[in-house]
Order: sequence, then C-alpha cells, then structure tokens
Amino acid sequence: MAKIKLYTLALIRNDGNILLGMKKRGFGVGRWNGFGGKVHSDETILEAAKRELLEESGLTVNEFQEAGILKFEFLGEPEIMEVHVFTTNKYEGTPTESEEMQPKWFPISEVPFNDMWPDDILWFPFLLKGQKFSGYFKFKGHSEILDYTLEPACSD
Ligand SMILES: Nc1nc(SCCc2ccccc2)c2[nH]cnc2n1
Repeated sequence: MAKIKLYTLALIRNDGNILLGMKKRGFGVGRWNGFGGKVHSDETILEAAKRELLEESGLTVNEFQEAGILKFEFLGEPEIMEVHVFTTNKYEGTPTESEEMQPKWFPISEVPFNDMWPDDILWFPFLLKGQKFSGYFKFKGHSEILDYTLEPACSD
C-alpha cells in the first residue's frame, strides 16, 4: 500500500520576478526549485512551509497563498510525495545562501525550466495566473514523466 508523505514548496514573487533556489545537495540536487521540504510530525503544513523557507532562504513569510497540490509517484518507490505548493509576495528579509539552496531572482519570462523538474513547466502557468491546481505525476527516475494529470482545482 503506497504511503503518502507530506512536503511543502514555496514560490516567492516580487513584481515581475520569482525567487528560485539552486538545490546544493539531497533530493533534486542540481535543479532550480522553490523552497520546501518534509512536513514534520509536530507541525502543520503551513508551519513547515514557513520553517523550510526560513531555513533555506533566510526569508520570513507570515502570509502564504495556497497555490496547489502536486502528487509525485516514482516507479519502484513505495512513497507518494504530496507537495503542498504556496506562493506569496509578502515577505521579510533578503534571500541568503544556505547549506541547501543558492537563491536567485528570475524574471518571470526567464524561468530556467531546462534546469528544473520536468513537471514544473506544466504547472507554473497555473501558479503565475493565480489559478489553483491539482496534479499527479508518475516518474521513471527523476527526469522522465510516464504519465500525468493536471487540472484547475476549486478554490475551496
Ligand atoms: N518543483 C518540483 N518539486 C519537487 S519536490 C518539492 C518538495 C521538496 C521535497 C524534498 C526536498 C525539497 C523540496 C518535485 N518532485 C518531482 N517533481 C517536482 N517538482
């Protein structure tokens, strides 16, 4: 029976720019991504999103918008990742390199999809339009999407 594990992913906006981090180690190393990670057993998803963003980028956020939910299955692995995606343009602090991430602002028109997870180019348009989304991606390895579903999600 597949076990669902909760994760967070935060995308920070500033006018026409989006903040991404180059993952320096661990899962997704070598790819630009939002900031996030595992939800601990003693915290809410929102608390985890705030904690991971602060740990990885030095930014403090008090108000996140729910952007969507992405489920990832990797062939041969029992765990299904359920990633809760958040966005905001209300933050405090200056992006700072951490052990995990090297942050960098990108103009929205220059998002480096070739150096990101292959699903990102599919759901970013929903995120950028503020349209909540729900997606499921089945991966073979970390670069090949075998099949997927992606649809607008009802607001609440
Ligand atoms: N954009 C994106 N992100 C992730 S994992 C995000 C959550 C995470 C998990 C573990 C460490 C840090 C962050 C993906 N997985 C498969 N496609 C994907 N696309």
